[in-house]
Amino acid sequence: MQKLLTRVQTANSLLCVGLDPTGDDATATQRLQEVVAQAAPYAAAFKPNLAFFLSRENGVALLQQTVRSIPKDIPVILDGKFGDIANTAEQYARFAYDIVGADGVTVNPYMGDDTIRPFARPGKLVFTLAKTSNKPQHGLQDAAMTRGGSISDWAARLAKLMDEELTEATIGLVVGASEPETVAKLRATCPDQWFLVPGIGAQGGDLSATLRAGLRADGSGLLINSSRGIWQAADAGAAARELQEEINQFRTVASPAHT
Ligand SMILES: O=C(O)c1cc(=O)[nH]c(=O)n1[C@@H]1O[C@H](COP(=O)(O)O)[C@@H](O)[C@H]1O
Repeated sequence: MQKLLTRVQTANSLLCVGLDPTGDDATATQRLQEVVAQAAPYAAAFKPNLAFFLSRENGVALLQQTVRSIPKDIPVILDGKFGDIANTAEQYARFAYDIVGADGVTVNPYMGDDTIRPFARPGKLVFTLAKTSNKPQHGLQDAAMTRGGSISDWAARLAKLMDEELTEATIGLVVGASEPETVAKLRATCPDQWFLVPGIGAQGGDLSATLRAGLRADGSGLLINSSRGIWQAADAGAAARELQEEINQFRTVASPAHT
């Protein structure tokens, strides 16, 4: 967490650069190097998505190499949406932290707190899915439970409880940008927690509405992810810088110091 806070401050950024490498292995390897090198100055974090590496013959080696190439002061969130029970989750945690060298992970909390605990090592960042960015899930995640609101409300409350209990780690939420009103609702439930927000760019989420809904009063607390928007740009550095600057305009507006 300290690494993230320091990085957010020194880079003046809430941008999370997603690494979802497409193309053949040679193309992907080269593009990964370019994107990491060009986008790093503007990145608060990098988020490699495990699927895009596992789909390759030497995917784990490519993932390790990629993580090693990321400057040490920039946190790496391994997006595996891990979601198994305790002793199995422990194996995934070993993979993410000890084999890959990640600073954080994404977790699917469907199986409950058992799934989250093994990832909550001291200093690590654990982002649990609360409301995802894809549309077809809305039926499920919005479904009302017998008491206590929807499933995404439950996931948010679970993340909050876990964050309070597992104080050595940081438990945040994944909240897609596709529904700014849900971002606002979950921010009300979890006023202090970090939200990892995918869904802008290629998925069409509204950046400004999301920032207005989700930024904390201190102008922070969100990591805005873009994967294809940066990967597919002719100039990954320029795309990252533009997004960082666009985000920061809202941080200035939202910051109490400037109101
Ligand atoms: O956990 C995630 O990162 C995630 C959650 C979610 O609700 N929606 C979502 O798109 N993601 C991931 O965020 C990235 C989005 O990529 P782009 O749409 O290309 O920016 C992909 O790696 C997705 O797997």
